[in-house]
Amino acid sequence: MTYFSLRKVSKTYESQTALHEFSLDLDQGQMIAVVGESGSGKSSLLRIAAGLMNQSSGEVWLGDMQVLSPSQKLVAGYDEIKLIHQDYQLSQSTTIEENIARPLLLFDPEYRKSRVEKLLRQFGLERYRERLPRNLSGGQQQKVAIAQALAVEPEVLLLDEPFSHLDTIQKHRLIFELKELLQESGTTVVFVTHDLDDALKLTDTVLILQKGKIVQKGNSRELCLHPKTRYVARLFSPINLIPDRFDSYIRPADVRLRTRGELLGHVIDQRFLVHYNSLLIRLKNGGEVWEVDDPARKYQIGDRVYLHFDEEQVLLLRS
Ligand SMILES: Nc1ncnc2c1ncn2[C@@H]1O[C@H](COP(=O)(O)OP(=O)(O)OP(=O)(O)O)[C@@H](O)[C@H]1O
Repeated sequence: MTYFSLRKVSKTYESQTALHEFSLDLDQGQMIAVVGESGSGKSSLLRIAAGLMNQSSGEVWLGDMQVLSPSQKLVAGYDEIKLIHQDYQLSQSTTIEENIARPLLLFDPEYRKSRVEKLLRQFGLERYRERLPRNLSGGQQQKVAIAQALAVEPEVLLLDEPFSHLDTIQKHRLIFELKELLQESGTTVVFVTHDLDDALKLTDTVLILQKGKIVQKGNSRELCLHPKTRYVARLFSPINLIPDRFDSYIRPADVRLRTRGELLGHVIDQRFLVHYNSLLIRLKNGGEVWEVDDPARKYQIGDRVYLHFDEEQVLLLRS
């Protein structure tokens, strides 16, 4: 049963359309990632979903409660719906423990204490409880911000690229820990990011946003095998334009390298990666540069190679 829904939500800034009739239905406890490049409307979407920004049209619902926009409500926002940004706003003059307890000041002190203890434990922050935020790493501070948002046990958590300040290892660890915690608490989550890899670490349900419109929705397999646009295809790997053919592309892993053939090129660069070497090959006719995987690590800069591919691997992408 649909629990959190956005119904034909649009947002226009002056003459610029940031979101166009965006609709989304989530079940309770469901997690979805919205992937889009910079300017595709992700932040506008989350601010409207949290009741923190006026939409131009459309509605947001949580169960049978309509989420009102700031122009319809005296105090904008809801305890049930929490938004976390990359710029965490922790109070720098109070301890980690006090920061997490801040949203609970009006709650029963016994409950407050037990809730804060639980969050400190769940996020592995117990030994930092007396420290000030500036004495923690970026990843630890982001954990505190998330723990603070979860203190009031929101029904819906909206994550706006909250991990982008962290290094890759820290980020993936935090996403993994958070996923477990959120699954356990049955929180409904919308995670917006420009990074498909981050998105897939949290959930396999992904929605692709381009210029304020949903261009595709699916799991990683569907999106990878049947991308609808060049942008969706490029989220998984580079794509190479096939010369003299219209809108036809091939992925680096789907190209085979031989010493004979028709499509000739020269290796101009080589990179060592975990499972293969990644080559840059300049095609002889037209000068197009292809990125190609070399799993046998056989080719060197300067080598002449012929490129082959199967017709069924060719992606036809018009936009
Ligand atoms: N206050 C504003 N006034 C005018 N235009 C705005 C305003 N806020 C956002 N926009 C425009 O609306 C579009 C969507 O912006 P939004 O911030 O929602 O995208 P985003 O996907 O979150 O981008 P980023 O990943 O760079 O934060 C962009 O083209 C942006 O320039």
